[in-house]
Amino acid sequence: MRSLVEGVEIDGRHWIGGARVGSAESFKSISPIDEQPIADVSAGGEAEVDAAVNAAHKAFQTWRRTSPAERAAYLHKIADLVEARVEQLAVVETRDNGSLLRSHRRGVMPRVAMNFRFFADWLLQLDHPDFDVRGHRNHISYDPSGVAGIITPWNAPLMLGTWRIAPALAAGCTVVYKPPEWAPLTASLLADITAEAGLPAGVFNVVQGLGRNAGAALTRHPKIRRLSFTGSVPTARTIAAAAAPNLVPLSFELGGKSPFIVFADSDFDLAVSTAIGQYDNAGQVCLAGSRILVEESIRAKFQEAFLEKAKNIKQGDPRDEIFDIGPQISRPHFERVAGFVERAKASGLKPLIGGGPNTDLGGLYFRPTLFADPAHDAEILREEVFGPVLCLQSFKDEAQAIAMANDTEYGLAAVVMTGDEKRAERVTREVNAGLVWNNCFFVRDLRQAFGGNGKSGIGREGGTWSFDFYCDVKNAVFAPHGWRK
Ligand SMILES: NC(=O)C1=CN([C@@H]2O[C@H](COP(=O)(O)OP(=O)(O)OC[C@H]3O[C@@H](n4cnc5c(N)ncnc54)[C@H](O)[C@@H]3O)[C@@H](O)[C@H]2O)C=CC1
Ligand SMILES: O=C(O)/C=C/C=C(\O)C(=O)O
Repeated sequence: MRSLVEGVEIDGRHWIGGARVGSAESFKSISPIDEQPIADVSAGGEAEVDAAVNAAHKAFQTWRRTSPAERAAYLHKIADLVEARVEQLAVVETRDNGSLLRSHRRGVMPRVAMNFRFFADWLLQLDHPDFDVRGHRNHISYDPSGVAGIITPWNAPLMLGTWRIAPALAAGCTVVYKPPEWAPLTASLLADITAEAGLPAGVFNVVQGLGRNAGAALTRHPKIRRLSFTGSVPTARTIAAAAAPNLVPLSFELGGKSPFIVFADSDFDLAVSTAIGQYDNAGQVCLAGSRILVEESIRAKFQEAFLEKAKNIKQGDPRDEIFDIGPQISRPHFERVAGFVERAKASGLKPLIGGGPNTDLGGLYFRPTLFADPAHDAEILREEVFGPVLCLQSFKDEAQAIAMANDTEYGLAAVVMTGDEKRAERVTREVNAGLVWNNCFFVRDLRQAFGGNGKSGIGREGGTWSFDFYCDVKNAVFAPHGWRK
C-alpha cells in the first residue's frame, strides 16, 4: 500500500511493533485542494489496536527503564530527522490537509522538531530537589505510567500529534497514535523517521483508521494508561465515557469560541490586522478569536477598516506562496461550515462580507465571512464553526466587554487589544480562558501552560504539566541509616 504524494513515498499501512502491518479494509486520503484521492491508507479496528497496544505494552518494560539521557538522545535524533525533511513533510501535509505550504515550511514543521527537542531537554532538567522530613529524606520521582493512547485532529496534523507524542515518549511512556483520517499521511512519515532514529520496536506505534473504529477501540483498551485527545467536544464526551470503566486519566484539548476584545485605546492598525489573522488556516484553528468585540466609540471605523482588509485576503491553492488562506479540509466539513452560515442567513443575519463558497475557485474554498451583531442566543455566536466565519459585536465599557467575553461555555483563549497596561491586567484576570494574549496573538513557547477551561478541555500541557500527565508521580521517604523509632 504505497502511494507517491508530491514525489514522496508514503506507506499507508499501520506501524505496529516496528513493522508495517496492513488491514483488510482501507480508505482513501482525499486532498482538500482538488478533492482528488492521493493515497490509500489502512483502516484499522479492534484487532490492529490490540496488536499495537500489546506491542507498546511489551516495549514499555524496557523503555521505562531507559535512562532519561538515552530517551532524550532518541528524541533529539528524531528532531534532527524532522529538520532534515521539513520540505518533504511540508509538501505532503499541504497536499493532505490544505493548509498553507509557506506556513508548513517556515513555522509548523520546525515546530514539530521543536516538540521533540523541547521535551527531551525538559526531561533532563525535570527535578524536585529532595527535602528533609523530620530527619528522613523525601524524594519525588516522575515514573512513566505505561501505554499512552493519543488521538489528534486534522487542522495541524503532525504538529498537534507530536505535541502529545513527544512528551509521552520523553516521560517514558510508549505510544499508540491514531492520526486523523482526513489527514493521515505525515503520521506515516513520522513512523519512518522514528525507525530511522533507531527508536526500539513498539515504543511508537501508529494505527490508521476511522475515529469510530480505530479511535474507539483505542479509548476502551484495558492496557491503556493515559488517553490524550485533541478534537471536538462531542468526541471528547464519547471518549470520556469509553475511558471511564478503566479509570484512565484524560487530557483533552477541545474547541473554542474565543473573544477578541478591542478597546478604543488600542493601537488601531494592530487591532485590525490581528483581527484579520483570525481567518488564518481558513478559520480551522481552535484558538481563533471568532467573536470580535469592539468598543462602541470605534465600532464604525473598525468595521470599515476590517472589511477593507478582509476584501484583500488572497484565497487559493495553498501550495502557491502568494495565497493567505486555502480550502476547508473536506466535503463534510465544508458542508458543516456552509450549514452554519446558511442557518445564520435564514435567521435574518446578513453577512458583511463573504457568506458562502468562493465560486471563482469552486471545490472546498469558502469565503472569509463576517456577521454583525447576532442575537445573544444565535447559533453562529455560540457554536464553534471551525471555518472562516467571524462575528462582530460592540460593547460600551470594560465591564460589558468582560461579561460578553465570558458569555460562552468555552474557555480556550482570549485576545485583548488595549493601550492601557492596567486594563490589560484587569481584563486578563477576569476573562475565563486558559490562554490570554494582550496586544498579540499566538505568541507561543513550549514552557507555557497550554489548555482550556470549561468545554475547551481538561488539563494543561507544556513544560512540567506534560510530565505531570504522562507520569505517575511517586513520593518516596527514606529513613536515615540505622534509624529506630
Ligand atoms: N484545543 C486545541 O488545542 C485544539 C482543538 N481542536 C479542536 O478539534 C476539532 C476539530 O477536529 P476534528 O477532527 O473535527 O475533531 P473530531 O473530534 O471529529 O476528531 C478528532 C480525532 O478524534 C478521532 N475520533 C472521532 N471519533 C472518535 C471516537 N468515537 N473515539 C475515538 N476517537 C475518535 C478522529 O478520528 C480524529 O482523529 C475542533 O473542535 C477544534 O477546536 C483542534 C486543534 C487544537
Ligand atoms: O501551539 C499549540 O500547541 C497548539 C496550537 C493549535 C493550533 O494552532 C490550532 O488548533 O490550529
